[in-house]
Amino acid sequence: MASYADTTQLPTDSTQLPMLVASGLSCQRGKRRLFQDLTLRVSAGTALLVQGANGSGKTSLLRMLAGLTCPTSGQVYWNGTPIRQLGDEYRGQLLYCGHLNGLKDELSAEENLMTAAALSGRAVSTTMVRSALRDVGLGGWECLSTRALSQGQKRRVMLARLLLDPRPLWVLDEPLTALDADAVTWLSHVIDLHLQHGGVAVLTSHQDIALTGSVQTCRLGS
Ligand SMILES: Nc1ncnc2c1ncn2[C@@H]1O[C@H](COP(=O)(O)OP(=O)(O)OP(=O)(O)O)[C@@H](O)[C@H]1O
Repeated sequence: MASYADTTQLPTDSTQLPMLVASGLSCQRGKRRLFQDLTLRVSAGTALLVQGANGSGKTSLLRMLAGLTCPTSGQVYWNGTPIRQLGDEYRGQLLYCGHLNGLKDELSAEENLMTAAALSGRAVSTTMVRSALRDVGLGGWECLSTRALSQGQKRRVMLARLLLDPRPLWVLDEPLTALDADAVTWLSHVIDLHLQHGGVAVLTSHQDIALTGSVQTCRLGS
């Protein structure tokens, strides 16, 4: 049973119910109110592109949607249930990629991905990890210490997690940072496939990303 705060505007067709809902979200940072009474509804197969100038609150919003920060007011729902009620169950549905790549410099790309999978409780084989690294253009770089990779290559290693850890909700904060044109094309394709399989993606980017699926935008600071 859905428990949205405001059910009056939800679609009557249950197949159209949004998977991710933010209702009346506000964010106060010090004396600054970054956004207020923000309501979002994102259905399966849709990307939400959060836009805005530096400091407008995009990362703050993504962290709230990922359950990493509590909103000043308002609530986030996943399939009709408040995420704070879902707790670990929600975290298990979500793949969050932040500004930092979360890689250990002393480990290889392959070891980093195996470790990330183990920490998230996913059973992945070396073959799967190598295949993901090849897919992201890092064939031949699997065993090199991550310290020796370029910024774009490190970002690619982090994004290879998208191929190894299938979860319905992706929250990607500036995923295009440091990526070259080929990698941007690759990532657009991967996000499109995720949407085609009924997933939801929330992302920020100061660069253009061409998605062929359904895209909603949310502009902060205007
Ligand atoms: N913990 C905090 N305490 C005080 N201010 C904060 C805190 N976290 C963020 N801020 C401020 O909130 C504002 C929004 O930050 P946020 O990182 O959400 O912006 P952004 O839109 O993602 O910016 P950018 O495009 O530069 O990445 C900034 O001015 C930042 O300094």
